[in-house]
Amino acid sequence: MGLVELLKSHILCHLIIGYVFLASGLLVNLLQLCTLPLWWFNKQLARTVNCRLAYCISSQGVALLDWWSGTKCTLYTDPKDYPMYGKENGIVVLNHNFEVDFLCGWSFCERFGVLGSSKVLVKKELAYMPVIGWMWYFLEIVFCKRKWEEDRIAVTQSLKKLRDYPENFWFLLFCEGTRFTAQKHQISMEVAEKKGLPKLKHHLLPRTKGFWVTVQNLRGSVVAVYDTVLNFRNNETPTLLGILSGKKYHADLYVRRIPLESIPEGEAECAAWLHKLYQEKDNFQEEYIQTGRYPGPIVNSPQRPWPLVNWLCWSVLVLYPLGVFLVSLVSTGSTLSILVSVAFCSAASLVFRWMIGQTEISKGSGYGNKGNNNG
Ligand SMILES: CCCCC/C=C\C/C=C\CCCCCCCC(=O)SCCNC(=O)CCNC(=O)[C@H](O)C(C)(C)COP(=O)(O)OP(=O)(O)OC[C@H]1O[C@@H](n2cnc3c(N)ncnc32)[C@H](O)[C@@H]1OP(=O)(O)O
Ligand SMILES: CCCCCCCCCCCCCCCCCC(=O)OC[C@@H](O)COP(=O)(O)O
Repeated sequence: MGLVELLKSHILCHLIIGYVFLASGLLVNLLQLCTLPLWWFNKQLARTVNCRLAYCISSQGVALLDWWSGTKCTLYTDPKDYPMYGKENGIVVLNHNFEVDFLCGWSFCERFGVLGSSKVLVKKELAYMPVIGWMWYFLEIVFCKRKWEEDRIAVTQSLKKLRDYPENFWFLLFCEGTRFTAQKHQISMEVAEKKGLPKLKHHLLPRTKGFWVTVQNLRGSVVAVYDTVLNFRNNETPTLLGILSGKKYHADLYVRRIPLESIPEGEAECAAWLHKLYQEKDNFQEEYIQTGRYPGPIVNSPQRPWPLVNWLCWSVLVLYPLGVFLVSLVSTGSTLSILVSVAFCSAASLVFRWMIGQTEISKGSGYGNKGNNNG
């Protein structure tokens, strides 16, 4: 292991990265709170400002993936569709198999200039997470409880608000509703069998209601569905801790653009369409496993330097006062203030570790497990 690799895997580096993320993130959350009065006077301006502020947070994740760990993301898509990416609103349907799929998603959003504005149908539990969850509140992210009786009205209302959104956005849907595990796969295939649907080898059975309600409510403002399949080379299953330790991975993403007008309007027809889409996704996945490629050519989608610039700027801004504070603490601080500071840093480290834990499949919810559909 070289010196740089050793440094990247050192806990001190992780603590510094965690401190920059939490301190800058909470500062951005505070700035977002300050935009509240603006919503009354100029809602569209408030939304634009919040997109820029959110970029300051989520692009740190991209910097971590692209620049710190050096992970490469290769895009397979039709070159004819490529110019449309980022220039129109799209619904992204992505397979939910990896702990860092959201980071790869963010990385592609960044390349196409829609990182600050991008949306997702996300479980309500994540709304309470400091920094990211609080940021999402100001981005008008759509939260769901994964209980259709309760979600139907709330999700519809949130989606309707996005119709006049001033920035182009991608709306991410993990239609499986939870991360892939062998047990959840077995159970969802039992459901597929009962419903007379063909089995899927690599995906959980998709939940169709969220997709249908999203398509119906965003018709007119969203132009296309982007069917996307993500995989990592060499059968790797990357983790956020691995990326934090500087481990380099190689992601391959397949994107297929499907015009929204080709999707049926009725609920049953739309559900059948989604089930067919997942069978096709399963075939693309199988092709990737067999050949190491997706259909179609590789298109160059270059990284931009802005996540790194943003990260460096925030690092200087929050590390300088920390340095000054530590020097004064050591030179003049009492034992009590040193102890209080150590306790505070330990608590912040635990919060950061807890946030990382949210990405870990082993700590995932019981949703989709037998007898615990909404667990
Ligand atoms: C590459 C480009 C990327 C771009 C990225 C863009 C943006 C990035 C932005 C942010 C990144 C951050 C990412 C954060 C990730 C976090 C994401 C999540 O939180 S995923 C969880 C939340 N999302 C979803 O659940 C979406 C899918 N779910 C639905 O659509 C659901 O229908 C619902 C609307 C949530 C309602 O939930 P409910 O449980 O009530 O579902 P259903 O009503 O559908 O369930 C009953 C239905 O399902 C059948 N059933 C029962 N058991 C199963 C099973 N195990 N598997 C499948 N189906 C099952 C049951 O028979 C019922 O069927 P029917 O509908 O026919 O009656
Ligand atoms: C330098 C910058 C550092 C950035 C590091 C960021 C550290 C903390 C990041 C935490 C961000 C978490 C936000 C996304 C969480 C993704 C978790 C997820 O994918 O949710 C799972 C749900 O789909 C379903 O849940 P389960 O039913 O599977 O349970």
